[in-house]
This record gives sequence, C-alpha cells and structure tokens, in this order.
Amino acid sequence: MQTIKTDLLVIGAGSGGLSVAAGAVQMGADVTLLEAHKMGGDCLNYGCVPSKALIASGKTAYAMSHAAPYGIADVAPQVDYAAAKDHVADVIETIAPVDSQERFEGLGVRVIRERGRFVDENTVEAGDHRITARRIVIATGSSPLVPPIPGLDGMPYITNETLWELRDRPDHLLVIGGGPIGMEMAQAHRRLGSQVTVIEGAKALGKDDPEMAQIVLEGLRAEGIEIAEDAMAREIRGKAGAIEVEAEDGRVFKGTHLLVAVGRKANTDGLNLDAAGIKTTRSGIQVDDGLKTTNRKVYAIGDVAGGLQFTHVAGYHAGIVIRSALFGLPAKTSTKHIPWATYTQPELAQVGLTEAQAKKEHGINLEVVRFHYSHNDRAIAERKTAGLIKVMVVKGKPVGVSIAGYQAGELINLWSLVIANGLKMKHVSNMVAPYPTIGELNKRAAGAYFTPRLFENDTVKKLVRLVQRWLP
Ligand SMILES: Cc1cc2nc3c(=O)[nH]c(=O)nc-3n(C[C@H](O)[C@H](O)[C@H](O)COP(=O)(O)OP(=O)(O)OC[C@H]3O[C@@H](n4cnc5c(N)ncnc54)[C@H](O)[C@@H]3O)c2cc1C
Ligand SMILES: NC(=O)c1ccc[n+]([C@@H]2O[C@H](COP(=O)([O-])OP(=O)(O)OC[C@H]3O[C@@H](n4cnc5c(N)ncnc54)[C@H](O)[C@@H]3O)[C@@H](O)[C@H]2O)c1
Repeated sequence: MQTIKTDLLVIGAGSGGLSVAAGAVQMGADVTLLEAHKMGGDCLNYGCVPSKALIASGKTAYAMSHAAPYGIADVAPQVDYAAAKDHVADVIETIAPVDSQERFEGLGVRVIRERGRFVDENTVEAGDHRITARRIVIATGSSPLVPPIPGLDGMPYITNETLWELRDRPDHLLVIGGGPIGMEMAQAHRRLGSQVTVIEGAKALGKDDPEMAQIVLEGLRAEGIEIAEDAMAREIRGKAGAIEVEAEDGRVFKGTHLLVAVGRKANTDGLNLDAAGIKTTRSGIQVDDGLKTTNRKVYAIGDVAGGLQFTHVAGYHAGIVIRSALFGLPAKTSTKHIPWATYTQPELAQVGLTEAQAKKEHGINLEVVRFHYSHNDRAIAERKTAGLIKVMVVKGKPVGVSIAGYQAGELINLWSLVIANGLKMKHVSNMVAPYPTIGELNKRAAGAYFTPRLFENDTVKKLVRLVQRWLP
C-alpha cells in the first residue's frame, strides 16, 4: 500500500472535481484527484456534451424538412442514425483533452484512476493507495435513477449512460419522464425520424414556470411528439422491440425502445461515508451553506450534494470550496443567481424566482413584465416568433426571469449577471443593443417595465408640456 499525504484530495473527475483540482493546483496546493471511471464524468461522456451534439443533428434534419417558409424547397433528410452517433462521439473526443489525465498531470495534479473509499475521517483508500488529506472534496456526481417499476428489471431499457451506444434508430421511442433529459432526447429523436411518446407522471418540464413550459410543450407537440401527462408508469411489459408501459390510470403506451429519465441518484454507494462521519439525506450528501459535510474537513459539491444538478453549478461550487479550503475564507452558496436552460427548440430558461415563487415571497410588491418574441424583428426574420420573456421585478430590481423561445439559454446570461450583481431594470434599459438581435428582447423587456411609468404617466405629460412652453 502506497501512502500519500496531500493538501486536497478530490474524489471524482467530473465537472465539479476537475474545476476544484485545476483551480487549487494552480494556486499552489498539493492536489490528488481520484477517478474510478472516465475523466470528465457525466457531462462530457453521458450528459451535456453528447445530448447537445445529438440535438444539433436533430436541428439540422429539422431545418432541411422545414425550409419552405424561407424560400428553399423542403427535403426529406436521409438520416443515418449511426453516423449521428459518430458525430456525438467525435464531439466528445474533441472536448476530452481538456478534461484528460494528461492535462491535469501537466498542471501538477496527482491523478489516480481508482475508486475512493473512506477509511477514517481524513483518509481515503483507492486501489493500493492510502491517501491522507488536510481537506477532502467529494465530487462523485449522480447516476440515472431506475425506479422499481414492476417489469422494468429484465427489460432492455436505455438510460443516459447507454443511449450513446445505440446505433439503430428506434422506430418508436418511449420515454418515461418528462424532465429536461426526457424532453431534449424526445425532440432530438423525433427530428431524426423516430416516433416518440413521453410518459410523464405529473407535468412535463414541471420544474419550470408552467406558462413558459406550455410554450415549449406546444412546439414539441406540433412536431409530432406525443406527451402524456399525469401518466405515472406503473408496469412495463413485453420484450425488446415491442414494449408496453401501463400508467396508473390504465393508459397503455406501446413502442420499440424505452428510455428511462426519471431523475438522478447521488453516487454515495461504496464511499463508506460512515467511517468519516458524513451524513446523507434523501437527495445526496448533507451539506451546509458552505458545502461542508457533517465532517468539517470534507466538502461535497455538484450533483452528489443533492441541490441543483447542472455542470455550471458544480463549477460554481468548486469556486466556493477553493475559497474556503485553500484560503480559509468564509464562503456561502446562493441559488438566486443560478440559471438553467433546457435545450429543446424553443429553449426554456430560468434564473432566480419563478412568478409563483416571487408572488409567494414578495406579495403585492411584485410586478411582472412580459414581452413577446413576436415583437422582435430578428425573431420575425428568422421565423422564430413563438416565445415570451417574463421578468419578476421588486422595487426596480429583477428577482427572477423566465424565458421560453429561440436562444432562451443565451438570453438568460444577461439576467444572471444582473441578478448576481444586484443590478436594476434601469441598468438593462440603459444598455444599447445592436439591431436587429434576439438580445434586444432583454432590453425591450426592461423597456416594458418603464413604459407605463413614462408613457402612461400624467405627471410626465404635464412636465413635458410645461418644458415645451418655455423652451426657446
Ligand atoms: C443527459 C444529461 C444531459 C445534461 N445536460 C446538461 C446541460 O446541458 N447543462 C448542464 O449544466 N448540466 C447538464 N446535465 C447535468 C450535468 O451533467 C451534471 O450536473 C454534472 O455532470 C455534475 O457534475 P459532477 O462533477 O457533480 O458529477 P459528474 O460529472 O458525474 O462526475 C462525477 C465523477 O466521479 C466519479 N466517481 C464516482 N464515484 C467515485 C469514487 N468513489 N471514486 C472515484 N471516482 C468516483 C465518476 O466516475 C464521475 O466521473 C446533464 C445531465 C444528463 C444526464
Ligand atoms: N439542459 C440541462 O441543463 C439538462 C439537461 C438534462 C438533464 N439535466 C439535469 O439532469 C437532471 C435530471 O434530469 P431528468 O430529466 O432525469 O430528471 P427530472 O427530475 O428533472 O425529471 C424527471 C421527471 O420524471 C417524472 N417521473 C418520475 N417517476 C415517473 C414515473 N414512474 N412515470 C412517469 N414519470 C415519472 C417526474 O415527474 C419528472 O417530471 C435535471 O434535473 C437537470 O438537473 C440538465
């Protein structure tokens, strides 16, 4: 057994672990990084990257078959599903060097490709290494949750971990779960030529504002995706190629392939957390505002910490931990400026409070400003007018923004900046946006906040008349 003493031990080389390791080593710490499987974790290998690459294939196919409104004849795209998967693999391969063992060793990180397991409160064993660390960061991520639905065990179902290996296009893809994974993959497959049925136990895209989710769901249904809501799957029957899902209300859905996308399970099994005095909750490792576990020398970040499960959140957590573990500075997480986006077309994006949350928190002080994509000239030129931006404002400050529509994921960036820095609506309206851009929507939404104050205001009108009388 090789003994290692290190300043910072990071368990898991996914989005969170890699960010901590890269930051800490470049600031002078001695860093050891464990990875049991693939460098880059879920995002690179089974999540964000492959899903966005497949979405890009679907988008291309869709554009070919919906070109007529732009004066170009529609063509039926010849989809080669296996080649689309080659494109996915190529995109992963292109990004992989950034997350590679070679790159991290080049930065000075000690990378050990073994599974870590606590033996006491500051010691972890991994293969034939015994590592004692001043601080430890658990960044082990999450895995697809496979619910105990009768009949599922033994059925050849797909998850986000196995989807990318599938080379034959499903004739009819059944998707259990209408969250972001389910809806993104439903649309990509529909556009690549599969029939698709989404079976959702409650409301599809249910973590988002229902008014905004509705805009997206209308778009998806118009493309021919069947979305069954309030359809909790209770039994799976059949065999490969002929699968049936029965919902609690007796509805039966038939398809050839089954994708299970009903949420995530934190990767805590095998870590032997008890040995280190680390407690868990139903959603993951129990952490405080500063991401410290019940063992004060151990942090948990990213998906395993059980909060918002996004790559940019894991990266944000990494910054908090570096501040605390390396410099001993107080650092607390906040979710009020954390955005997320679902990359369907139209896209769906959120930062801060939804309308319902803002109403609950701010009551009569809340003003809600809406601005429709149909008033944006660029959206008209691109024929992407289905969409809405909604800003929740309290005393001139945005506390939440919801956007459904073309490039919503890009538009939300500005509002993340605004909320993170406590800026006001006036700061957004002061901005000059180039014409014609989709980004003008943000400025116009801010403008819509001031419209009643400026244009429907008797005092302003009186003042203008008065000044006009005296102006030479
Ligand atoms: C299909 C899909 C699409 C997604 N799309 C997006 C998106 O568009 N945008 C976005 O922001 N987020 C997206 N996500 C979420 C994103 O992938 C995760 O939030 C992110 O990967 C979490 O990072 P992490 O570092 O916490 O965990 P991970 O990236 O999962 O990394 C954890 C690593 O720890 C390793 N590990 C586990 N246990 C041990 C152990 N005991 N010892 C050593 N190593 C261990 C694992 O092998 C893994 O490599 C998507 C997720 C999925 C599934
Ligand atoms: N664009 C992105 O950023 C992106 C994309 C994909 C995934 N992700 C991340 O991954 C996480 C997991 O995504 P997800 O879509 O698996 O989970 P999710 O929890 O967001 O959605 C799962 C859905 O499955 C439904 N469900 C649960 N059990 C069911 C059953 N038996 N029958 C029918 N429906 C059932 C739930 O009601 C829910 O709507 C997301 O929350 C997000 O954090 C992000």
